[in-house]
Amino acid sequence: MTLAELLPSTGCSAEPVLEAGLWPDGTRLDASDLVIGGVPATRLAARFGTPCQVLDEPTVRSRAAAFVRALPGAEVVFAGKSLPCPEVYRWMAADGLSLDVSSAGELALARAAVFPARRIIMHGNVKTAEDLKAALAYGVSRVVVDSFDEIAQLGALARHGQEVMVRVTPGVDAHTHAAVATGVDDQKFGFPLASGAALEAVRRVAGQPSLRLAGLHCHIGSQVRHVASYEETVRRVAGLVAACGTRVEQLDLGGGFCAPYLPGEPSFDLFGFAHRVRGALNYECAVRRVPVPRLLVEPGRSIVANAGVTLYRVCAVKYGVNRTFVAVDGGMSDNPRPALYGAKYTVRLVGRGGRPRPVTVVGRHCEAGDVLAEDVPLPADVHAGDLLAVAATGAYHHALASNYNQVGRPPVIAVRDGVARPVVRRETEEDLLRRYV
Ligand SMILES: Cc1ncc(COP(=O)(O)O)c(C=O)c1O
Ligand SMILES: N[C@@H](CCCC[NH3+])C(=O)O
Repeated sequence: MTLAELLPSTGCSAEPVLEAGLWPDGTRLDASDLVIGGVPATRLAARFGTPCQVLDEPTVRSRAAAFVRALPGAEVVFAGKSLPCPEVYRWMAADGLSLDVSSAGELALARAAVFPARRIIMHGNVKTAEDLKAALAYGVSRVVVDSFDEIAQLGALARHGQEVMVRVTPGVDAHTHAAVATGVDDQKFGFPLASGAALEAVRRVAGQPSLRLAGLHCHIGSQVRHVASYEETVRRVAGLVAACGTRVEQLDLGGGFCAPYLPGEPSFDLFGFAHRVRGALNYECAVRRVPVPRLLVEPGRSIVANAGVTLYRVCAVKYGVNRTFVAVDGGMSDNPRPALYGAKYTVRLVGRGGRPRPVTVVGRHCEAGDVLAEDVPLPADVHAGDLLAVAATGAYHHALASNYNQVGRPPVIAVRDGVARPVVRRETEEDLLRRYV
């Protein structure tokens, strides 16, 4: 296989250039290293060990600022589940974003960050009594209700005037992986628009004296590429805005804005979204003669994914019948996304170029499916001791990590202006043992 055949499909370059848009802003190659946030990857690996999740603070904050700039007057809500970490929540609070949480646990991190309650939204298709009590105790500004049972339960627990949003399932196919497609009918999230359940939910909220309807909420899925999916959502939900019989002050379109993982994949068209979705909302409201609700968005992945890089140490290279396996010191415990969604990644060997050949990067866990990246080109002489860098690992990596095989979860190291500091420390054997009796 020639290099020209290899490059478009596999996502790694043999040239000493970085794939555009995938790595944190300002990441550069020097003769023998990959420099992230001004800190060489070899130095990060030596100081903090591997695997190690590196997070470039300026990239996170500039992506957050881009949402705020693109959508003046809108409320930009960081999806806390994408990177649950008090320090990241503090950056969001300081930069004027709101925060969504989907459990008492995520709320505990928000509390640790002293995130202002008036800018916190709680959602989730299941909220236990503990989740709801924690939300009420902290005084979160809005709860997104997701079932008739929850409306009744929250109504009984809440003090007078707790604001809620009703999560609507608009029946929109966002053309994403089925596991993260949440706008289509007949799945567990929200109240379907088509069946009339969403309007009934609005009525039930009105029937609870302790609740007040603040608005409507939708979230059509994650890794959504097309602005048209959001336009279609607005068109469908506008009918409900008009039918509510009360002013709908807020319309939350959720998150889902895509991030690039492989060379050539586009970033989300944020300005197209701002223009076209606002246009659709204004038009649909004008036609129905209802006031235009304030827009909310809940980006997660699009803010943090490309700010993250995971560093792994190569532990062994093995030759199968048809494939070369490069085995590293992490795996599905720090990145289950390939196993869950068939996710693909861009991988680089740090500090050395060379004639590439396709390899399969595998993890250390007791599953044949523990594959981090299939058929990626790495220099043919890749060997134990080498350092690998995987791009676009800032979203849903720390969040989804487990300690399968009792492997401690990696740290998250924030970098900026040449300075590195842990914002999540590595999980130790003491941490692991603490839970056992
Ligand atoms: C309700 C809600 N809002 C926001 C998000 C964030 O999505 P993403 O990280 O794809 O932007 C999610 C996750 O898909 C979600 O479930
Ligand atoms: N966990 C998914 C995203 C889920 C979005 C949350 N509703 C991923 O890693 O892509």
